[in-house]
Amino acid sequence: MTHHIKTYNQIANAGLSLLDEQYKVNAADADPDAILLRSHSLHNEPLPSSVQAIARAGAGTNNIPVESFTEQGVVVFNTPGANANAVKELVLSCLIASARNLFSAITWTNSLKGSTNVAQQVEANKKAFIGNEIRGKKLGVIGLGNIGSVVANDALSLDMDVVAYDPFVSVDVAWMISRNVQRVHNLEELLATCDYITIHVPLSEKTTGFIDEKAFKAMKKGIQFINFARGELVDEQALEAALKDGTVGKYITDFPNDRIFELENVVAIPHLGASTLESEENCAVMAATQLKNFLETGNIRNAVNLPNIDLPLTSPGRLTIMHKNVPNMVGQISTLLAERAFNIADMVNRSRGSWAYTLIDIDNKLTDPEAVDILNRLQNIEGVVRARHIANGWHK
Ligand SMILES: NC(=O)c1ccc[n+]([C@@H]2O[C@H](COP(=O)([O-])OP(=O)(O)OC[C@H]3O[C@@H](n4cnc5c(N)ncnc54)[C@H](O)[C@@H]3O)[C@@H](O)[C@H]2O)c1
Ligand SMILES: O=C(O)[C@H](O)COP(=O)(O)O
Repeated sequence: MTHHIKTYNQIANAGLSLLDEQYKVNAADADPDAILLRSHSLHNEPLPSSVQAIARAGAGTNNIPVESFTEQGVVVFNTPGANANAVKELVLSCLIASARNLFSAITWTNSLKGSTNVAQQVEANKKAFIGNEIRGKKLGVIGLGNIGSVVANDALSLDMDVVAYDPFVSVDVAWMISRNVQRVHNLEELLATCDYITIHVPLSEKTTGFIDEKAFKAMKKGIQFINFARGELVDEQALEAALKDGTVGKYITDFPNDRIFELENVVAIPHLGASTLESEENCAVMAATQLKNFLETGNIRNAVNLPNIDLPLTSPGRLTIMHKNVPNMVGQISTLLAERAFNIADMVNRSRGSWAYTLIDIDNKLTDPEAVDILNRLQNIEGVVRARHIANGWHK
């Protein structure tokens, strides 16, 4: 069976090359089974009904309307942690570069091009760029996930005091965090005491404008704020006011736009957080592997809308059913299978929030018409948004 994949953005070859002879990538004449992308926005784009899965080679999925695609039976994957080191290294470099006024100092030095006595001018004017050391300064990390946690740990090894705020920190991350990272349970406590703040939370309806006027008002004067998460987490009007009144001494952002770019004391980086060869490869390999696993076996790892599920495919065939998490779903599905005299060899049902996913391995080798018939019946159950049949090509 050939799976058709549509890609957007530059996806590293290390990932694309995993899509072997069973796959066709960007075939013009075929409906895609899945989409592999980075930051391309799928909001306001029609989604072909053939698409069963979307893999985001990266962390943020705010470019994908996850809720409405879930209603259409689409599994959405991302690649947690695959680009965390790349972002961490850039955040730490910006922290130091900002403390030492490197951005403005280099801009000034470049302005000397074509003039004479450059060496003398440098020595005469360098006092304008005296900086600070970060040792002993306080860094606030908002969001202790894959990126925030490694930023926090490594900032400690640069002798900074580190405080962090994340009311939803995961158990896995909690194990990795140094006990010297001081956790605060109140964002204002972090805002009021830090010299530097870096934010690493996902953009969602809940976090849009998260750093608002009230948050800026709580900050220490002259704070340096680093945003490698998403521009929309910060209320632009409030930011503009905070830059003008000196609350924010410097705003370093990976997400410049027309308005922000014009403001004084903004350092604008062209969304380079994850742009290293290593990170692009990690993300592409992880995304392609997860997509392949899902298309070939129905198993799920690192979806943002469905639970992980891993059942080895050993029977002649498998039915995968994505459905609402409501009572008696498994009962209705197994009744349907019993009516067609299908024998269930194995079965897993898992839920996540209001959605659930059921894998049923059957002992029967289905003909194409039998498969179409059972899929139609399953999809007619209220609350089922997609059913698939996977024939096990390896089964003897
Ligand atoms: N600039 C880049 O190139 C780049 C690269 C990777 C990720 N990102 C952005 O950074 C974000 C974080 O990435 P990650 O890999 O660390 O994600 P992650 O999912 O591992 O971590 C996010 C953390 O934020 C926490 N969080 C959620 N809501 C919060 C809130 N209201 N207050 C405090 N904490 C909250 C979560 O509990 C979680 O621990 C991504 O969603 C993406 O938008 C940007
Ligand atoms: O969320 C992410 O992973 C980053 O913003 C990286 O985006 P990119 O893949 O477009 O570089």
